[in-house]
Amino acid sequence: MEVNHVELVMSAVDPAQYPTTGYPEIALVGRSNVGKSSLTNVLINRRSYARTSSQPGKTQTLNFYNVEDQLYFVDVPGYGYAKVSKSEREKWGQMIETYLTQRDQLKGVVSLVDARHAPTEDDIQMYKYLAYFNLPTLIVATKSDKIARGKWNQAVSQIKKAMDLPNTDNIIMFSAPKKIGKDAVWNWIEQQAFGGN
Ligand SMILES: Nc1nc2c(ncn2[C@@H]2O[C@H](COP(=O)(O)OP(=O)(O)OP(=O)(O)O)[C@@H](O)[C@H]2O)c(=O)[nH]1
Ligand SMILES: [Mg+2]
Repeated sequence: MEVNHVELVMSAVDPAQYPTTGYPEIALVGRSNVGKSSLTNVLINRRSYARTSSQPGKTQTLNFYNVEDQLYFVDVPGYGYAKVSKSEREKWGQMIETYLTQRDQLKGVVSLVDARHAPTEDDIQMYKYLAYFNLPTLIVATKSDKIARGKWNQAVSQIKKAMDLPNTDNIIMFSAPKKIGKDAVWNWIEQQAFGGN
């Protein structure tokens, strides 16, 4: 999709605040600092629309980005941020669970992992959770520019093994600064949002 118009329409914590326009939604999930906002910015051709930071846990609400009046990207606050209090973490968990399990417009989830390391327990749990709820999921391995090309196959195999995937079809190596993987991610998103039923 050629993107010209994007608008952050809502930072929601509660279903009553979700947009009511009915466009399909694609959620982005992953650990704090993995690169969700950076991926969003690449997909929408902006340098710094979605706020990126080196400070983990900065995004604390579900941020709905209206893309071309056709779909929403939903930037989900990162999991595995240990420094917030237990009650904050519980609130966070509930907010995300409500969204992921009860939102009809949600057509697919892009689950980000760090290409440099094996998926963490949190990454694996999140993947299993999405699979349990039958949510179509694309695994995007970010920061792939930080490892040598010769190690990419190994990184993909490691993810396939950790997530117990039947094949590597839904794993994409991605780099925000180099924009590698952008088209592949967009293809998957368009297929989920507009393809088929
Ligand atoms: N080299 C490299 N750095 C990246 C890439 N993606 C993100 N980063 C950097 O990683 C840091 C975190 O990126 P964000 O996009 O803010 O991460 P986030 O997942 O949105 O983080 P939270 O909102 O805190 O959960 C920033 O310093 C980014 O510049 C990438 O593909 N390659
Ligand atoms: Mg962010």
